[in-house]
Amino acid sequence: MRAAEAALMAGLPEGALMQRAAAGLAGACAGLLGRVYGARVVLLVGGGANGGDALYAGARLARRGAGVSAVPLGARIHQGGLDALVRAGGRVADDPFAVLARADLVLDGITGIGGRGGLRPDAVPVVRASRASGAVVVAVDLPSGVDADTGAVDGEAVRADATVTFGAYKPGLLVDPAREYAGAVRLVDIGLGDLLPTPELEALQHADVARLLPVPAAESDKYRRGVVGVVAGSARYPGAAVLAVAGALRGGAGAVRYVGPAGDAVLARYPETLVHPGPPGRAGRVQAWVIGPGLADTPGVEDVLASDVPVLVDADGLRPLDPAAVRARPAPTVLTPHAGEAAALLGTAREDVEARRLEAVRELAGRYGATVLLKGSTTLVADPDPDVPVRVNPTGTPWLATAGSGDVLSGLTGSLLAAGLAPRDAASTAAYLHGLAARRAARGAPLTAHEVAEALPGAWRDAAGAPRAGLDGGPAGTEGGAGRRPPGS
Ligand SMILES: NC(=O)C1=CN([C@@H]2O[C@H](COP(=O)(O)OP(=O)(O)OC[C@H]3O[C@@H](n4cnc5c(N)ncnc54)[C@H](O)[C@@H]3O)[C@@H](O)[C@H]2O)[C@@H](O)CC1
Ligand SMILES: [K+]
Repeated sequence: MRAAEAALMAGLPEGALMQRAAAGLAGACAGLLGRVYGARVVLLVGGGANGGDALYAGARLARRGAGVSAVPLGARIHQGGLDALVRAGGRVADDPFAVLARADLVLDGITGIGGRGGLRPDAVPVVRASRASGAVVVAVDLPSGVDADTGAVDGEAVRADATVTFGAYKPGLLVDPAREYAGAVRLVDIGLGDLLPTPELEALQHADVARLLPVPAAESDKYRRGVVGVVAGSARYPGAAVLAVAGALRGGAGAVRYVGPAGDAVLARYPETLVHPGPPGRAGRVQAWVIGPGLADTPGVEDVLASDVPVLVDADGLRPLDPAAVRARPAPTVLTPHAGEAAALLGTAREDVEARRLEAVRELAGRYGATVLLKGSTTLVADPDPDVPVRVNPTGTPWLATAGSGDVLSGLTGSLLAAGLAPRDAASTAAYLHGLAARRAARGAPLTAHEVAEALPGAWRDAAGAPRAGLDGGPAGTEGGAGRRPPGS
């Protein structure tokens, strides 16, 4: 951000960028207020440019008739911004707590990307009073107190209803725990365009997913579409096998081969599955393996890792996992741990992983030379190459924290791998569809893993932009037969 801003500012009059930021910010506040004239606005102003943004935005709101008071929290605050505020009729608050108690909107301009080490003690009571007032809290660029680069939160931070961010999303706005503090995030374009470097994080959107989803070509048969092998379930956990197969059947592979002791349970629910008692090495050819959900102590991990096709390892399969064995594989490996499993692999505590999700997922990917999908409140997908951006899933929902939903995700991801998607695309596309399916199925109420699986085709159609009139079920050849191929497949 700093490099891009410096490059852009070199060709612009002094202060122009801050004015762009302030204009976008004031516009967003006006939208949230509905009526600016007569509204009571309080600015929390730190010592840097973040406070400057708040002051200039406050000046714009004051010119439109809002009553604007500034609460200075730095030893020195942005002089130009303060002058502008005063010229527009705003003022410095005599009693911060009195103005906060009556505020309609509080602008948090304490710190932005320059903030270090959480909120300082003098800011804490003011931030608490903002929250207690019932005013709409709008964070400038980032909620103060969160770490812009990692999403970590040390101690207290501003809990915003909305965040207006400038130029580009920062990791702290996308990765939990910080993401939760940001509320609804709005991006204001300040003209950085091509000056922005390769991002650290990226989030797929509907259009990206539509491009990545496998579409069978006219000449496809089930083998060309890919066969996914699922090694899951045990006498103790037959349900995990059924759920992993449920996900795999909706992921675009042409066939699902189930290998393990839960074949009867699988067939009872999904007669279209090919079942084999195992071991995996004898079960026949597949284009990708999924191993782990509900496996308990059933062996098979070494067998599957020895294969020359992509392998996804989840749940119980992750327990005995040796980094050297994974690194030595000739084909890609995808690991899908939740925070507890990731902590066990890293030899650290679960809370450490939850507090530093971005670091943890990168470290695991590096250590195993694998694509790692770290499940949780914000699912992250890291590539083994550290220069490739980590993907953050934008469709997650807390309703997904339900037993068995991870098994569905494993099957779905494996199926996309078998259909030919590159590991990072398969994992992030699966997470996207899985989250979307859960949202569609939940509609505000608890849901089961099976309902997530059953909602996957609807999520797929939604992301793919269906109904594609005249294509599905339309006259043969209307699609040109080639289908859309994912990049890199
Ligand atoms: N550079 C630019 O061209 C632009 C910057 N913009 C704004 O400028 C911000 C960055 O400005 P700065 O680099 O001045 O940094 P910030 O304003 O984010 O924070 C730095 C200031 O806060 C103090 N500080 C650091 N940690 C603190 C803490 N924990 N508690 C309290 N005070 C703390 C520092 O001593 C310094 O005074 C962005 O987040 C954005 O809001 C925008 O105006 C757009 C243009
Ligand atoms: K802020």
